[in-house]
Amino acid sequence: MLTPDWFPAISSIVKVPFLSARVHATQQAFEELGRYMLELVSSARASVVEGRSSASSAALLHNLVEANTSPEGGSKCLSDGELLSNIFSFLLAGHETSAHSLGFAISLLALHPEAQSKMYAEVRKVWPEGSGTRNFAKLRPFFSQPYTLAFFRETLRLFPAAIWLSKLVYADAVLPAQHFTVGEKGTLTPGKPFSVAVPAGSVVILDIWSLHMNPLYWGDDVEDFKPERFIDSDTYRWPRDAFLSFSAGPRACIGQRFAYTESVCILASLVDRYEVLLPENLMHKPFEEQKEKMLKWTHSITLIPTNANVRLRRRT
Ligand code: HEM
Repeated sequence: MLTPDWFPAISSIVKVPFLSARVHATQQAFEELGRYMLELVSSARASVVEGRSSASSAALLHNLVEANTSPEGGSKCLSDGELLSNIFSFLLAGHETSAHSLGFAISLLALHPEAQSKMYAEVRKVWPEGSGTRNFAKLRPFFSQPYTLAFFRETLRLFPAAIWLSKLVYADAVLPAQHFTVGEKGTLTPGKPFSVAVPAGSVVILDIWSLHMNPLYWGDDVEDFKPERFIDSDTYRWPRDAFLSFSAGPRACIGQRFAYTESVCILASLVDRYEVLLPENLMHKPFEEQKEKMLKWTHSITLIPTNANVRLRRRT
């Protein structure tokens, strides 16, 4: 919620219609989240003290708590504040983004059975014994699944979790820009380059979604779901600079590789065991209608799929 820093402190005294109630609800949610994080920490601390293995579903949390209780102490050790802010980042930055992106990916699996078949063929090749083997030594890393990774990247191109990012300009800069014209069929033609002066202290909004939907970089079929556009060949290299789902530069997403690994793993295990199908009521509808219903979204901090309802049929 965008209010000045001092607003929450005075909001219990000065009542502003609508805003005060929102600030109060946000504060309550924040406190509840704080309590939840402390609960997580105390149960992880207990398992660290008892020397229980970290190879569990909460390994990341366990490792953070271990770093907080390191016998070396001092600057080598995570302070309590650092521990909580790391958990906060992982929960918010890591959980919501990944969950929502996977929601879109699962809807896209149901909408594109031909892409789902390609993913299934790749999964069977990489995991001939099936993903349920639990023999992790036999599970190959995510980059050996180029199609599944491309499928996920294409999902993020069409539905970036952060549709825009704002950045404070640190030093005076001049940005290169370009005019373009739109032809009758919607085709873009690059026009004259020009430059824009951006003084230090300005706030710049990076419009990620527009970048991802720009035919100059992605071609005239920019609106189509086409994972192949993320697969390099001898004559084609996908445009890295036009894909900013994880931002770029020193403050880019630190969880990017983690997100790719977990998402490829989740999609591959899902498709390995189940066929992902459209809901019955959409089965015989025109594709445009299926697409419109399945890919409905709303926007809060991230882009949220609101109708990712699919049916799963166990593969035999
Ligand atoms: C599909 C999944 C994800 C997407 C689309 C995503 C996207 C992003 C983006 C766009 C930023 C830059 C925000 C900005 O510039 O203001 C960011 C930052 C960050 N992400 Fe992710 N993220 C994902 C998953 C994760 C995961 C799994 C983790 C942790 C395990 C994570 C941790 C972080 C952190 C800590 C930052 C802040 C980095 C900094 O400020 O230096 N993210 N993420």
